[in-house]
Amino acid sequence: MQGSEPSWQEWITSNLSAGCVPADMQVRMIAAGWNEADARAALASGIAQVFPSLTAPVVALPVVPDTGMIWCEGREMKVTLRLASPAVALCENVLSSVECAELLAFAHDRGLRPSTVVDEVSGENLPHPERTSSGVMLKRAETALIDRLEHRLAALTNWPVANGEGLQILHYREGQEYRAHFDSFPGGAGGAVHTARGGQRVNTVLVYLQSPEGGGGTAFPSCGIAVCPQPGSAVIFRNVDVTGRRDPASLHAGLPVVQGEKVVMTYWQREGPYA
Ligand SMILES: O=C(O)CCC(=O)C(=O)O
Ligand SMILES: [Fe+2]
Repeated sequence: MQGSEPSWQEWITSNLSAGCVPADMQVRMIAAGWNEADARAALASGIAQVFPSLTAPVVALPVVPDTGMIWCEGREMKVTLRLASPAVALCENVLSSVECAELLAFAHDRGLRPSTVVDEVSGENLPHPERTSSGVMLKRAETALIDRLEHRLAALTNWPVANGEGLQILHYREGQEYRAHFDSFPGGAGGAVHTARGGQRVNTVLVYLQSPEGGGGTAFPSCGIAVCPQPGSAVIFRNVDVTGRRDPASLHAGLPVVQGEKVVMTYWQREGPYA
């Protein structure tokens, strides 16, 4: 009952914002006449309001909670970090060093072209100073290895393999970068060209194939974190919020490579089958 009184709601949100401990607040509320269940419920809704990131869903991974280890397509992988907002998971040992080397050789043989970005207005794929890397776009299941990796990344993210775009391999030399951007498509006509097939790009999986000697992290400016590239490791993130719209917290950047070369494989997953 008391929870509907604006003064209590304000007391809860202002104390939570000031860093008070919910358990201590509950004791105070009970002393003031609240019953325990109502106090808990009012505190939970206050927490959801003050710290929305705590209640945001974390990228779905078929993982036993708290173990940090997952078995995925016969490989033992290690989950080393999960963030709620943006929804990010870091995973080690997604690819073996032999698989990374095979992909590097494959990309080299296929030849690299300047990377493009989606023009927000026309929807065209165009080279852009914001994205200075070179890349190779692979067809789905182009080789047996690529087919196996698509199935592995789909299993890791609990997302249908049919919803995946072809893998892309990106190569950055010193000074090259991919400035802060969203992987989800913009609204309007520019985005509609792309979402007509498969819908929005909801998840991104980045697997590092080669790490530079300096720089080249993947940064998420909304939370001030940068992932350091480690060959065979992946960073997985969600590009949309619970309503399916672009999540502003999913803004990210491939930071400039300071020394050496960086190679990353990008796997984008759509909302629906990408047929
Ligand atoms: O290179 C990176 O770390 C980021 C790549 C990226 O954001 C992308 O390919 O969409
Ligand atoms: Fe991206």
